[in-house]
Amino acid sequence: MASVKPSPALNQQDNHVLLVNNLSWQLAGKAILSAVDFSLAEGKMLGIIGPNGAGKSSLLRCLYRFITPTSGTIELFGEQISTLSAKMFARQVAVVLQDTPHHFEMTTSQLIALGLTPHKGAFDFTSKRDREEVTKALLKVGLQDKANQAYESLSGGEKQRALIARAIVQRPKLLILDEPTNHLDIRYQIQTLELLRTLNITVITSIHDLNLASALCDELLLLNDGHCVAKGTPKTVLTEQRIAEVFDVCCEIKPHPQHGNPLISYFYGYQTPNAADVGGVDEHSK
Ligand SMILES: Nc1ncnc2c1ncn2[C@@H]1O[C@H](COP(=O)(O)OP(=O)(O)OP(=O)(O)O)[C@@H](O)[C@H]1O
Repeated sequence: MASVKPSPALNQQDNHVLLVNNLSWQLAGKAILSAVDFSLAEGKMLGIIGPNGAGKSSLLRCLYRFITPTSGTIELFGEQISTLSAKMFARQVAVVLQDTPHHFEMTTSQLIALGLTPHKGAFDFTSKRDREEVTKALLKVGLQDKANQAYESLSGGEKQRALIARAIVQRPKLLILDEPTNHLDIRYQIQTLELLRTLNITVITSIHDLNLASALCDELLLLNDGHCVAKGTPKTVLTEQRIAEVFDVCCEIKPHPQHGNPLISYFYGYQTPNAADVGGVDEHSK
């Protein structure tokens, strides 16, 4: 797959939060990520897209230091992330994952308050300001009624929103999310991504829904088989040909009537629009 020239927006070096250079990760001799390069400017929201197994989660795991890349560098505000202490890293980077450890004994508020930990000393008590931060975060994610409910008893979507609230109180400079819309109904998918945009935090998130990514991400990075196939604005990255090549799906792309970014309509049974026009689809059998 030929690589596409990155857009100037993603290439700018001046006010970047994150600079990833030639990042590769191999596992038992197999390349999972190969020479991934990108930078991310302050305040932008970058969507990592690509088919199953493309390497999206692996890339994010390198960024939040869960795995150590085989080669390449990751800079956060000009510093190699490998040189930062755990506390310094946690003050700057918050992570929201799909699978979280069980928190049987905690209420929703208590779980959210965990986000305050990187900013506190070992013997600090919970202050009035801390409680206000938690209340504000609960309101932001629409969980004010669930503050005292056991976290484990929340629905999948509510848990996801509680984890985002925990990240909000952490006051990170960079927020990394792995499939944050997975358990959410369409209203909360849109609301969650819109919320992330209002936080004034630089965000990097993996996301499967290309139309949601197109509507709500400033920039996209398309991975396939561990390689970066394209990066830039949704208009640059999302083309019919590229979606056919990478996802093996035929589609038609038009500007979205509201925001003008690509709106993708998929064709079923691998029918191209032309094939359907010339009789590829039997109208009476629908
Ligand atoms: N710890 C591991 N051990 C073995 N293989 C791994 C490991 N981590 C990742 N892989 C492999 O690396 C490839 C990329 O996986 P990754 O989870 O990063 O993809 P993804 O794009 O996030 O996929 P999905 O969309 O299905 O979540 C897959 O083939 C996966 O099986």
